[in-house]
Amino acid sequence: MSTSPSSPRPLPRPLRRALVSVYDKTGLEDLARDLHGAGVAIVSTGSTAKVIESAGVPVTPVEDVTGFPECLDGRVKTLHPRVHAGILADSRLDDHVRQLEELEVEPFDLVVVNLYPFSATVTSGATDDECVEQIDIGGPSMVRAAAKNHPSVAVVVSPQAYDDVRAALAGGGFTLEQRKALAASAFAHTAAYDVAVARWFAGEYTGEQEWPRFDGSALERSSVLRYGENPHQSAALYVDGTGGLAGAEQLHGKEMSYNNYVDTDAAIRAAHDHDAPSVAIIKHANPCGIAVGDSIAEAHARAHACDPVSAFGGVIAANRPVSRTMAEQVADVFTEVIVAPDYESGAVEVLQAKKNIRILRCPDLAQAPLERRAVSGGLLVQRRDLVDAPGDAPQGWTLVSGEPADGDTLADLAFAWRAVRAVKSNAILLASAGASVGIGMGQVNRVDSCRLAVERAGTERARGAVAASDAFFPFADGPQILIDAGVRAIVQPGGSMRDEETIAAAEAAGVTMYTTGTRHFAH
Ligand SMILES: NC(=O)c1ncn([C@@H]2O[C@H](COP(=O)(O)O)[C@@H](O)[C@H]2O)c1NC=O
Repeated sequence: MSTSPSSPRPLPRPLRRALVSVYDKTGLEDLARDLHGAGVAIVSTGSTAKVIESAGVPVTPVEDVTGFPECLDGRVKTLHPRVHAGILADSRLDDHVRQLEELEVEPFDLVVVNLYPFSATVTSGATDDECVEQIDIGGPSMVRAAAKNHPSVAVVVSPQAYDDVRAALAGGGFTLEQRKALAASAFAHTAAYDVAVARWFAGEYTGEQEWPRFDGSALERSSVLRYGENPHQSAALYVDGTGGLAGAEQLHGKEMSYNNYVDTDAAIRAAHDHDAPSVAIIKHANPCGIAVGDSIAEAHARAHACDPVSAFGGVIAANRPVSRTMAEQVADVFTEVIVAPDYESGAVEVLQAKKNIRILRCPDLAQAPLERRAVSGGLLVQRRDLVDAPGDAPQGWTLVSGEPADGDTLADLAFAWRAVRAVKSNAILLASAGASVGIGMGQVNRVDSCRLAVERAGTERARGAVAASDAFFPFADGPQILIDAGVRAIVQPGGSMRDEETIAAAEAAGVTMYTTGTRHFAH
């Protein structure tokens, strides 16, 4: 700046002249009438001006300001010094005010712009040329210019903010604080727009589909949480607008905590893995029960029976609407969160009897295809483990020991194989009749996970159960523990240098063992 700001104008700053150029014409006529009614002169582009004119409101075409025709199919309309000087002049600076007078440029106090629908055009399946044409150039230039010059100009980027304009008109203009907030929204808006354009260019458009050279996200804070993982850590939730857990509707209960979100995400992931009605109960991101059933209530009862002690204070996810029967079962146990795609009639009312339970409706439990995890200085991105490899279905398994499993045993093995991937590695899951009965999770060696799973199942339930291991057994010691506990069939990826020892242990006990050729680590 050549000159330092002198005497600030009194706030709020009156609105005298507005530049209006909008793709989305929602609410435009009413806004134009209200601006005109408050004595604000309107300058506008092509079809925006036509709509304003047809509403009987006087409007100056931008061409009359620039002295230059809109051209190149609208690629050049407002990209002109007479427009941008009018937006960018800092009214606090005498020198800027003087220069505008010399150049015979009138300043704008308000810029109302919304942009060409680039993202919607891409998702509509338009051609590349059509997508490129929908990259707005003049709009973001005006928005950024007005946002930069917020001490002098108010900028509005969405019809949702037109009521704020009306309130400002009634109150003598926007205050500096309001203009700052509008500018912050405007820069977030153009940043998100540019991220969408840059991602498309770096990926789809240039053919780098799998791992584009650029990745960016535009996240908006949806809430400041009471605290983070621990009370001395502050935390907030940011959303990307794609729905999911972060966009779930809370029907009842206290505000979600940081740990509630982490556990609920794990619960959704676990319950969503099964086609049949399924319930997962999660504590500290690990399942303490997963089950399928003919009904969602049956699935819940079975999942709860796995480890009723740990289920106290748990997070429950169901992959079907919660029935009243399931709600009655849940209401008997202290539960932090319940999440489901929906709730049948009366279920929410039953659950609400518990003051502290958080009830979430999350219509689409499907998880995003990519998983992101922050590491210091970067972000790891991977395709989500969807349990859809050929080795994830029994037809793709190899029998390496014992008799082929009968239908029920095979169904239990298939369930255990899907369920074990929701357990943190090293993971061993014992199952019986479509329900987990003992889970060994998060141990730093597999033999301890086997011990834990058997211990949690107890002697009775371990005997005759089936077992799944998320990765191969490096030694025969782990499977031996399962075999000694009476497990009748085991499914595991195979592929260890010592597979032969593991298979020999199963053979010696007459235990059926299948290898899948795929593994499902979850760290
Ligand atoms: N090129 C320009 O000078 C230019 N100036 C404004 N726009 C956009 O044109 C649209 C409005 O045009 P119209 O009033 O003709 O419907 C707005 O979305 C605005 O962001 C432009 N278009 C694209 O870049």
